[in-house]
Amino acid sequence: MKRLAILTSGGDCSGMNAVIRAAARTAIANDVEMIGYRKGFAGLLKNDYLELTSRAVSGVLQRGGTFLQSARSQEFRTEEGRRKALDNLLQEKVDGLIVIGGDGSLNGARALDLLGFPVIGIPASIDNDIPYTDMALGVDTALNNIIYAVDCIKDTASSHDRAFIVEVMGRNSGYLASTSAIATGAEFAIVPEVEFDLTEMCHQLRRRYEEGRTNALIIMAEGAGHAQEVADSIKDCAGFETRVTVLGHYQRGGAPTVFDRLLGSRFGLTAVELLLSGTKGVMLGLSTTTLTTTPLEMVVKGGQKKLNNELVHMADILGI
Ligand SMILES: Nc1ncnc2c1ncn2[C@@H]1O[C@H](COP(=O)(O)OP(=O)(O)O)[C@@H](O)[C@H]1O
Ligand SMILES: O=P(O)(O)OC[C@H]1O[C@](O)(COP(=O)(O)O)[C@@H](O)[C@@H]1O
Ligand SMILES: [Mg+2]
Repeated sequence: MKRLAILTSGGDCSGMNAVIRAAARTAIANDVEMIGYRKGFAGLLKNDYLELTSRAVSGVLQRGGTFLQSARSQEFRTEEGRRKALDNLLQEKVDGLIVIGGDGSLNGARALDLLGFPVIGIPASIDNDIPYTDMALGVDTALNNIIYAVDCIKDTASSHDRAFIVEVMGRNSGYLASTSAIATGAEFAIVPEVEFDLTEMCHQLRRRYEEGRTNALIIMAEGAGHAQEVADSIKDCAGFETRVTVLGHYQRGGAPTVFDRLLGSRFGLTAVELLLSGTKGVMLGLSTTTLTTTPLEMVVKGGQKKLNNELVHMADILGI
């Protein structure tokens, strides 16, 4: 192999730059050229790329987001688009591609794999909903961002008789909401995977209020409903004054944590070594402390990773 390529696709997350940097430097160490497509599959379709020299990837490790930028491409979802992408790769004499992204991007990687092109996928999504990896890239940084914000909110909550509803990301996934609820000592976590009873929650809040507890913290995943509606119901039935804070895209940015810098570097280095050794069509993953490979075919058929039972059990025991 003489020339490899890398791209970041779908929702960005912290740690993507660490992957790009480690992959480029591993390629260079093996006398292989590395190029980076801008804006994911959209850049691949436009043949928009830059040479990733050692210098081009210096100073990016500590930066959140992705310096190659990310995008969502409708054209790549079409068969014609994917053929064009393959033609561009072959025309530029690219021998292998690393795709960093969420569930959608890994489906895109699998589509190129089905066309016979050597691809390695790297799971990157703050939602931590990608199967066959304990942790996706960016999750740890997002969780740290959330607990920092929630700790600040708890300070002001404790100065008033208020219930705070903090909405965190997760269109279909309650991982961030349930994990951050445990880590911040919240009263409730509302997640898309588990049905919740608003009336029962209001009763419990009212009871706690009467017992002398003057504030409450509820963490809600964005996909589990409307935070303002929950706040209005609490105000009406539990009598608490309520405030809503939507953390939004703040959660996805910022300097990656040590965990994400190391995981990203390991993913980047290993992806290149795998391609150079002839492995293709797999997604890298993390199982406890060990890197694993799973065929992309299994990953895309695996569906959304389920919420960990231990996490749900712990939330129950701790009164969340
Ligand atoms: N089933 C699919 N087949 C081919 N390409 C796909 C498929 N699903 C997603 N993609 C490509 O991956 C891009 C990113 O996917 P998306 O779901 O938006 O983000 P994420 O990777 O963060 O989940 C899409 O814009 C599209 O170009
Ligand atoms: O960047 P956008 O389009 O606002 O996407 C927001 C979504 O992206 C995420 O941060 C990550 O989801 P994906 O990994 O599927 O991209 C979700 O939690 C959130 O709902
Ligand atoms: Mg997705």
